[in-house]
Amino acid sequence: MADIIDGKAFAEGLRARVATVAADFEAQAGRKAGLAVVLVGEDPASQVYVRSKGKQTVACGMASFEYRLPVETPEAELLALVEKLNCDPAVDGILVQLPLPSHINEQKVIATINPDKDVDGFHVVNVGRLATGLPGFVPCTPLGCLMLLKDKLGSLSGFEAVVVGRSNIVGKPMAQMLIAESCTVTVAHSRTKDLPAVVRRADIVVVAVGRAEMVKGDWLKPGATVIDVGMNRIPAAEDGKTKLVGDVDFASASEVAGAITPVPGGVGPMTIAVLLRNTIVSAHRAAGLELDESVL
Ligand SMILES: NC(=O)C1=CN([C@@H]2O[C@H](COP(=O)(O)OP(=O)(O)OC[C@H]3O[C@@H](n4cnc5c(N)ncnc54)[C@H](OP(=O)(O)O)[C@@H]3O)[C@@H](O)[C@H]2O)C=CC1
Ligand SMILES: Nc1nc(=O)c2c([nH]1)NC[C@@H]1CN(c3ccc(C(=O)N[C@@H](CCC(=O)O)C(=O)O)cc3)C=[N+]21
Ligand SMILES: [Mg+2]
Repeated sequence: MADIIDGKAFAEGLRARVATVAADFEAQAGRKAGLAVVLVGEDPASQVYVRSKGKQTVACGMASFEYRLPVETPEAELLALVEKLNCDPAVDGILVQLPLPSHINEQKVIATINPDKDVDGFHVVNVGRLATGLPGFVPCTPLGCLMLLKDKLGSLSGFEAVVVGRSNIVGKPMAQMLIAESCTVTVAHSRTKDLPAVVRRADIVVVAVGRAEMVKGDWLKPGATVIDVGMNRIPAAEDGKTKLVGDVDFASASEVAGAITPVPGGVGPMTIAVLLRNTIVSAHRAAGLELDESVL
């Protein structure tokens, strides 16, 4: 039976370290670090995440600015809000919750965020910084995955890593980070031939596809470390209820893997904790204060 990687506990620890640094920041800067979260529309899952982000931001001793805009908000109005937040000295981080309604161009919105406040790490400038090894903001979900991997395995140098999924927010930045850690990286996707055979090569498997319980135990090399990014709501056994499952079939995978993240309680809580980490890092840069990032 695999070790269960407790992302929820790791995230709690990270948030406690962020809170210590945030209190120190407030004492030095004379203001709280601030995170602005913008939600357009009323998607129930997004509302839950945004509420949870706001609560955790305040619990870490930072200021939370929440903007809830109606689904029919014109693109120009959203861009104007982002420009206002870019200029607001109380705001160190800006997150525009994705996906956006279809009449709004997501790339245009992301391009409007000041890269130095882009705590999601989605702006092309930060994507380029990650790809070239320059300091910047890196996307929260893959950084959370990397923290869990390094906590479990120590140095990742020389490991065979397979990332399943090539999205801009998870798969591609995850691959970049694993390259930077000197893994041998393969990126698989929907056109990959014989995916089980590709996954079976991996010492480290990160799965971000959005397909409930797709990766089975017999796809894994025995002892592999498995990071399940997926979040899929499926009907539960009982009538009418739903449950949250990952992209990995936990029951079979946990019999073969060496270590595995559960869903919920794995990567999800790390995403928000890393967002708060990125925000306190941004605040120090904005205020010209030194921060030893290794304390986070
Ligand atoms: N825990 C967290 O904090 C977060 C969780 N998530 C979850 O992670 C999952 C992935 O999210 P995201 O990256 O945004 O998803 P996207 O839909 O943007 O990308 C999915 C990727 O998976 C690939 N894919 C789809 N089907 C298959 C298949 N059958 N075999 C192999 N590859 C496949 C796609 O390939 P192709 O490019 O060829 O189409 C694509 O590259 C979702 O469940 C999402 O809810 C996402 C963000 C944060
Ligand atoms: N600009 C932007 N940045 C994001 O980082 C972003 C986004 N848009 N849009 C949506 C996705 C998804 N996402 C999650 C955050 C927390 C959990 C999380 O806390 N999950 C918990 C509980 C989930 C539950 O019970 O519903 C868990 O997995 O244990 C999951 C997913 C951030 N995203
Ligand atoms: Mg997506």
